Amino acid sequence: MSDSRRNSCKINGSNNKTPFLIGVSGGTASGKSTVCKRIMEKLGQVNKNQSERQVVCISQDSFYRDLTQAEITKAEKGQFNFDHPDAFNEIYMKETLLDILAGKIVKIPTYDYKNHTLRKDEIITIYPADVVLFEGILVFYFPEVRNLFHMKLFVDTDSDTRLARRVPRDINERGRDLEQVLNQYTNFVKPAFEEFCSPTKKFADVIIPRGADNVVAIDLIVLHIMDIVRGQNRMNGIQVIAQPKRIK
Ligand SMILES: Nc1ncnc2c1ncn2[C@@H]1O[C@H](COP(=O)(O)OP(=O)(O)O)[C@@H](O)[C@H]1O
Ligand SMILES: O=c1ccn([C@@H]2O[C@H](COP(=O)(O)O)[C@@H](O)[C@H]2O)c(=O)[nH]1
Repeated sequence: MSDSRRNSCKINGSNNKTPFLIGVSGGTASGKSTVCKRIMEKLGQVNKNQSERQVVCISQDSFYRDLTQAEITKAEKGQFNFDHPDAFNEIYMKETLLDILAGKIVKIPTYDYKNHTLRKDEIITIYPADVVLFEGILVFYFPEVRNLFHMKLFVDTDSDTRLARRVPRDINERGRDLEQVLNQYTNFVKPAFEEFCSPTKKFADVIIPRGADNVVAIDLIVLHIMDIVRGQNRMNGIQVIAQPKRIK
């Protein structure tokens, strides 16, 4: 995106903030959410409520499309492909990001992994912010979405580690059993990662090996975000909590 578009103000008369939009991709359980959390922590955002945050994080999972009853039945048996681009509502995703870039307040449903549905009764309100992180397995797949990001990060964690994290997470937090998790992983998650997610690594500006364990990479990214936001003269309360150690 050009600087003139990023700096443009008062689109639709809503707000003069055009946030710095960061895409964070990587395979399932690579640590995308954890990396975003670390970035927010280092930018001093965790103890603020949603309306006061200068840095906000949105999950691509909020943009899964509604399933038909037949598709829900398949999903309950681990037979629906949630890792294919067709599982997402690309238009809603793009329009929401454009609204965010225009400084509008947007309302986004949370995703219910147990029932494979969007929770329209549990809506997150995203207020205009300085920095918006958008994380998900296919955030760089759709060209019209990809081209909206000012910075693109790819969390590159080895596939054995990702599977070892996904199995307990899906069983403990997403209401699955072991057989279902392994079948879904073998039939859909792994092949779709290779076909749709992994090839988008080439679009990343920064590749983060080992995810949230890579403190050096996260600190450098945080400093870069600070530089950019400071350059825009829109530092409304962001301060770096942890500075990287200096090399002597
Ligand atoms: N560096 C790490 N070390 C150990 N566990 C981690 C690490 N990063 C993430 N996890 C765990 O792995 C699981 C998936 O991480 P998460 O950040 O949610 O990945 P993603 O958002 O890419 O799916 C979570 O249970 C999380 O607590
Ligand atoms: O109903 C659903 C929706 C999604 N999934 C799986 O979630 C991951 C994406 O989330 P990560 O946090 O990046 O792991 C994707 O691989 C889907 O397979 C699901 O199992 N059920």
